[in-house]
Amino acid sequence: MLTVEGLSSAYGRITVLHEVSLTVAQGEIVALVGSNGAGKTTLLRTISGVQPLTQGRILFDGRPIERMPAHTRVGLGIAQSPEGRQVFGPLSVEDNLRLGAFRRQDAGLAERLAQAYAMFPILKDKRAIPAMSLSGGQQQMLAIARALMAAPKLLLLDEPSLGLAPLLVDQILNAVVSLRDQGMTILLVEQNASAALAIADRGYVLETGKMVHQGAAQSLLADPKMRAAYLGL
Ligand SMILES: Nc1ncnc2c1ncn2[C@@H]1O[C@H](COP(=O)(O)OP(=O)(O)OP(=O)(O)O)[C@@H](O)[C@H]1O
Repeated sequence: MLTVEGLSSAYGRITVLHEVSLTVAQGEIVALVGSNGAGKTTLLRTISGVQPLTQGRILFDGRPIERMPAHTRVGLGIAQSPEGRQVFGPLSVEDNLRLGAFRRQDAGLAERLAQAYAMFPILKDKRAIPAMSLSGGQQQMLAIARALMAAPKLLLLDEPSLGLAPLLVDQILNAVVSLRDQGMTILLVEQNASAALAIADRGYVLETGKMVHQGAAQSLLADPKMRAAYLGL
């Protein structure tokens, strides 16, 4: 579904991604892990189109998208749930969800709202209150549900476990697994490498802007070098 080939990206004159390549097949959870500042968020932002690339190609369903504006990519089926949740605080939970629907204000909207509430029932209970009144975990649920309102084919998730208590991390990651089980394709960025690889099909490790490891999630989890360097085991 997604092929990133030899992609480089820079902030001004500082290149932070150096010819990285990655693929995501339909129906997979692919985890992108690596330490703080490795370039994970930049790679997601380059795929969704809010950060330009300086080199390389991005193919989505076989077609080059790297020169398309971000909104065109959303229309094709790529939605991102950003790091730090970034919900619209003063707006109600339901208005946040409606905004996620982007240009798809169609007959399917009510159905997608119902699906979002079925996935995270707490959001239905709190649908009329301002998003800023939600707890961190609930805001994370809202950010994911908002991305899903665009009815994407590929969901880009940036650090969904950031700042959450372990129980909530499990709840969020279980929701990611059930999305995959329903057919969604997911590229998951996480600093919590063990948790991400535990639910992923395949994984990539980014280190100071370069892809240094890749493979089946289970083999990465079992690799002694990975365990020492990234998994804290
Ligand atoms: N807007 C920006 N302007 C300049 N440099 C930036 C900007 N955003 C990120 N960087 C730098 O680019 C590099 C990669 O950052 P990025 O946020 O992509 O890493 P990350 O792996 O997602 O880390 P984190 O887990 O901290 O988000 C870092 O050195 C960071 O300081």
